[in-house]
Amino acid sequence: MKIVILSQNPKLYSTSRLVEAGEKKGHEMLVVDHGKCDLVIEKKKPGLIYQGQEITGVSGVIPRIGASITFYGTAVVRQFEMMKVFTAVESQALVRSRDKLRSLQILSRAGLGLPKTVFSNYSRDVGTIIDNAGGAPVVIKLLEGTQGLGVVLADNRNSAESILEAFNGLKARVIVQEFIKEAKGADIRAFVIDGVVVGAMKRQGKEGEFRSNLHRGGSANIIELTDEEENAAIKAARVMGLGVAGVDMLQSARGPLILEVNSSPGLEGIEAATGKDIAGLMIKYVERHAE
Ligand SMILES: Nc1ncnc2c1ncn2[C@@H]1O[C@H](COP(=O)(O)OP(=O)(O)OP(=O)(O)O)[C@@H](O)[C@H]1O
Ligand SMILES: [Mg+2]
Ligand SMILES: [Mg+2]
Repeated sequence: MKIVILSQNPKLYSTSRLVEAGEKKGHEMLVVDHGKCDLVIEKKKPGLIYQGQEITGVSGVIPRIGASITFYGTAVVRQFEMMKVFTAVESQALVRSRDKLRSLQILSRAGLGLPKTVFSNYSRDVGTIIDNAGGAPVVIKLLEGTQGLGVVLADNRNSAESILEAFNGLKARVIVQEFIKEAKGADIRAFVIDGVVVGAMKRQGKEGEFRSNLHRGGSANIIELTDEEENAAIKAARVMGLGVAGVDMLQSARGPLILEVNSSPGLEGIEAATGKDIAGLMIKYVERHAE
């Protein structure tokens, strides 16, 4: 079948692995830069033009949409949906997953464990916000942050107040979160496909670092999840409506706490840590659902 990978860079590890895994199974793999697609909308005839050519005959789409191009990327995914093409990530779920506040609300309603989190539109009263998050130490996160940048640990009330005031001065939107000390600078990434955890790794921050991001010098190892962790990851992906998801959790004294659910989880770290062909499993997922 013809499978489209929506990606802005064919050289990225995840993109090239998906192409490789699809070709190995005999599929025609096409990398399409969603940023360079034109959408043609007319009565009952949705179309998509890429590099001067109309794209037709596609059975499945695997979106790999970067955070900076969510709006247009989602429109392209939606266009494929209009063309009745199966997509590994639905446009609605993609939009939902990119809104941290909305995601936390959905996860909380589903009864999943979360670090206590405060989001405020009126953030000048910094003391109240810190109190509502349970008091220092707290983790303060820039809403637009990624790869661990814009995530700060405030050990005490004074530093929490000055950090919040500094972010306010920059008109940056932040969330304030209870600091989970027992996580000891580590988190868990569970890779979920079609309601099954296909691989999991534990990421450990470098010495003296509470952030476990690999981009911040952390290291990753394969891990066996407890039943509780596995169930939490599966449920988180389900309530977010994601067929493919990277669920990030902290291990705490009160069980797993979900940090976030990624809709375009990277393949490099998880394939290296687990030694598994996750790209191949994603292709199988598309095969099962596409015509
Ligand atoms: N409330 C918390 N308590 C303890 N550690 C935390 C907490 N929140 C985050 N961390 C640590 O900091 C790391 C980075 O935080 P987070 O994943 O929220 O931000 P990010 O990676 O920048 O954002 P994104 O994953 O959306 O790109 C986490 O992987 C985790 O190790
Ligand atoms: Mg993260
Ligand atoms: Mg993330």
